[in-house]
Amino acid sequence: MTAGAAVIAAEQLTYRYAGQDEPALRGVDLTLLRGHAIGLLGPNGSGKSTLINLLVGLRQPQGGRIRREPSQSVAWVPQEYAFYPELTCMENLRFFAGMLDLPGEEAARRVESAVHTCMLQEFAQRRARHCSGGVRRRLNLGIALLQQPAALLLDEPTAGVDPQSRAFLLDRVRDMVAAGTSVLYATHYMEEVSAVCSHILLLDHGRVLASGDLATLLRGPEGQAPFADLEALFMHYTQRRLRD
Ligand SMILES: Nc1ncnc2c1ncn2[C@@H]1O[C@H](COP(=O)(O)OP(=O)(O)OP(=O)(O)O)[C@@H](O)[C@H]1O
Repeated sequence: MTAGAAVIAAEQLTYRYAGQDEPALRGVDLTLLRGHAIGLLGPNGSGKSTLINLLVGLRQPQGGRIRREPSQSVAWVPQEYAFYPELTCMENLRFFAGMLDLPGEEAARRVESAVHTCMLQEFAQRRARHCSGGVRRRLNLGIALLQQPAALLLDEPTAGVDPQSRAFLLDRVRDMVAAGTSVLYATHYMEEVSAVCSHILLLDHGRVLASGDLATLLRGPEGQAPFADLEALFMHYTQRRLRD
């Protein structure tokens, strides 16, 4: 695949949950290019998780379409912990590597690489349920990395972690972007988007309010002063703070 090609392209996605009057997504477009990192920002309930669920195929769009480059694997780091709490970190990694149907040596190499990248050496033999929030988040990421994905979709990957683990996770995601992995990064934290993402997609009430290159968007609409920061940009488009 050439640089700049779309790993995932979604057009006009719509989705309404059964029993809900309001749609969760109303015509969302998204193009994730190779090596780009898009920060997916929006207030609570704006549709971020629904969008990710559609992109990973957990739910089917009711309108619009999603195109994925078939040769490119897409991994998902869900908001919830996605491992067996009664297994150790190492057992979880070996189990999920085993599911990838790789030759044994390659599976073992990927497990080692995930342990190393997510700094799980010290916790390898500890049951996941006995690990701290930060270590569990690192394990969640490590399991996704076993796929050596071309694209990584992260849903609030730093929720409930200590500051060191948060900084560590951000550094790892930055390394992956630098190495050419495409990233979609849903979060409530503006500073994480500023640290990791070149682009943003701003959602509210299931609609895209702004999307594109972050530096360009920060310059503000023509004829107006630039936004002081991402928070000011967010307030301009949503008329509210991220945590309202
Ligand atoms: N399983 C579900 N059944 C019914 N409605 C749902 C379901 N999941 C989400 N919704 C509704 O769909 C809308 C979008 O929710 P979604 O979880 O995608 O938003 P979000 O931006 O990820 O929110 P948060 O930041 O709180 O995680 C909300 O109004 C939510 O109440």
